[in-house]
Amino acid sequence: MAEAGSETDPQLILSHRFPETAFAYTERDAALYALGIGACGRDPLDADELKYVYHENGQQFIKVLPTFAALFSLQALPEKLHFPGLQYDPRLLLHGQQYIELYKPFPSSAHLQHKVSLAGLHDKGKAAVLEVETKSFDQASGELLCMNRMTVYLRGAGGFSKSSQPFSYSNYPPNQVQAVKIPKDRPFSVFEDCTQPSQALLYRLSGDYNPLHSDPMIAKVAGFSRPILHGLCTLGFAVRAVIKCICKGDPDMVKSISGRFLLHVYPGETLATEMWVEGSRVIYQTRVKERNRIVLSGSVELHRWTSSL
Ligand SMILES: CCCCCCC[C@@H](O)CC(=O)SCCNC(=O)CCNC(=O)[C@H](O)C(C)(C)COP(=O)(O)OP(=O)(O)OC[C@H]1O[C@@H](n2cnc3c(N)ncnc32)[C@H](O)[C@@H]1OP(=O)(O)O
Repeated sequence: MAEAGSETDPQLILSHRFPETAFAYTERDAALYALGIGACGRDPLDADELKYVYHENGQQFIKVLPTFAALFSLQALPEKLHFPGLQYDPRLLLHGQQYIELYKPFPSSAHLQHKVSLAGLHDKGKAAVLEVETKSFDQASGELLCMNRMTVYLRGAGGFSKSSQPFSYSNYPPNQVQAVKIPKDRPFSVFEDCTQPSQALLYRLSGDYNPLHSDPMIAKVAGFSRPILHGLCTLGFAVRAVIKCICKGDPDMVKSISGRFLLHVYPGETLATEMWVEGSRVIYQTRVKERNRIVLSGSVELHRWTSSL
């Protein structure tokens, strides 16, 4: 039997070129996504959040949450992440990190064009780490709406090189960022939200059908006692907390988002997001209350200075 990672060929992987893909979304997709990340879950009349799912007070369009952008990094890829030169077991794949830059607030419906490239490949010995960059353009205007950097952690797929140097095209942000440094002082704000036992089953309808989140047998093979929550769903809960507590409910204040998934979440667990404000940057970490474990940490850059807080 071949050793793990021994058939992996970094040069072949990095020479892979993705076709451009077209994608359209409607208000229904944006509203379904908002429900999938818990919007209005505590209170269906929540004035801060109703706008994500319903045209309030004669408002013409619903508001699209900034983390909706993260869905584009999956839409732009084929269902199975497969490249010539890459050997891995898809059941052992975990989402490692997500970085999103937003250039404009999203319209409530749009036709998009996605351009995808491989931004980096790292050999971590026990795992391979792959960074995939997606730029999403509005088809009508040609404007760049957002950029995603998705990091996938491929357990068992490392050990293909002798060097610890990353294989990558560019060092432009935030190539394999380290976990953010959490301030020692008390958080400015803490927001608690319960995920529902059915949270992953609802969230998957936004387009991530990975059976790790729905199939008990696949979850067991992957090393979990039951299906786990999508990393991007947890990120959605955390950024929603930042918008609520720091941005006074205004999603258009969000300029960029980074998050590193530190531990899995089981649907039904309570997420407590702790936030610290440093100028225009919000540092956050999300804890699963029942297990008292940090599952996600990162930062959110805001457009407006927040010194008035
Ligand atoms: C079409 C296909 C696209 C698919 C996209 C996504 C599909 C989704 O459906 C999948 C999901 O949503 S999975 C759910 C969300 N993710 C998770 O739950 C993972 C949580 N994190 C973990 O379990 C561990 O941190 C774990 C396991 C990630 C790492 O833990 P360890 O193995 O203990 O790692 P450690 O020894 O601490 O570090 C080894 C090296 O790896 C780097 N690293 C650690 N955590 C990382 C992370 N989260 N992201 C990226 N890199 C990470 C470390 O820096 C270290 O590198 P170095 O040795 O160079 O310092």
